[in-house]
Amino acid sequence: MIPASELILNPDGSVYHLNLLPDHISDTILTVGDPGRVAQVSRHFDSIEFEGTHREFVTHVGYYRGKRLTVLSTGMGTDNIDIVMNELDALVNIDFLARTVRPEEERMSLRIIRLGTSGSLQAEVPIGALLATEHAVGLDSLAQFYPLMETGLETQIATELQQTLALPFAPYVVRGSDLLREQIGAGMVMGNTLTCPGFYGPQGRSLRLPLRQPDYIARLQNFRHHSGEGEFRLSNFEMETAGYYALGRLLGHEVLSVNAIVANRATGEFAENSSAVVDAMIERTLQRL
Ligand SMILES: O=P(O)(O)O[C@H]1O[C@H](CO)[C@@H](O)[C@H]1O
Ligand SMILES: O=c1cc[nH]c(=O)[nH]1
Repeated sequence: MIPASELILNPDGSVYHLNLLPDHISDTILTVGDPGRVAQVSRHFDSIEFEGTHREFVTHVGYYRGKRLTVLSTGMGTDNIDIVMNELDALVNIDFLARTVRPEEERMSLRIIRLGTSGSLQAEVPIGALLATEHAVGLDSLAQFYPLMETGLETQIATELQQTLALPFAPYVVRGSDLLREQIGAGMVMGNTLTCPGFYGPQGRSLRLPLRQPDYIARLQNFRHHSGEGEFRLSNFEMETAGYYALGRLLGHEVLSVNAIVANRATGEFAENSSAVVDAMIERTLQRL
């Protein structure tokens, strides 16, 4: 039995942070960082059967063209993704009454699609582009706490990037769901996403604080790894994808990150209408579910 201090349930039986019951979970879940973006997704629904809010976790459940969907906001950062992925998985794969993990044959694999905003690292990935993440590279420490298995290619990329950036810790590299990327990402830019534990310094932004490595962005832009699978380079910055991909692999869920490019760090531009870019991402994704 999982003790009350580890599987924490609220008095109504809902899971601790998300405040959701198993009934609120559809097999396809759309996640967004910004709580305000949940309604930007669900306004396309034909009907909404549930709306809930707790902290930064806003959830709408409804139907889009006959398909039941759950849309959930996560807030920012991979520390929140640890909560979201563990609690979503618990909602489908743990029996809350018995407090036991369901037997393997009863376990469910969710389809989780993140719809986020992101900054491009490369001039040729322009503002307005929609980018589907193939590999995520985590500069945060979340994956260090789990027995994540990385492929030879992922480990090599991580080691070389650690050397390139002279980091005192090893990044982690995880490939997401090819299945979802082929279905949802068709026609989008395919890229490799750097997940950072911050928006400013960890993404090479300097307002009043100088960076420890003044050429940090250039090192990221110029980073290359060549293998039998072709050339690997980093495309864009954000703050959650690597956490999703690592926990998706560990828990057995299909996960895809779709990125609306609202900043270009090579050209120094920010989108004049970032909401329109996000709308395009939402509409394109919904049409392909
Ligand atoms: O727009 P969302 O989904 O929040 O994603 C991006 O925007 C936030 C930073 O502005 C970070 O969460 C980053 O990952
Ligand atoms: O540059 C950007 C834009 C959106 N979100 C990020 O994390 N970085």
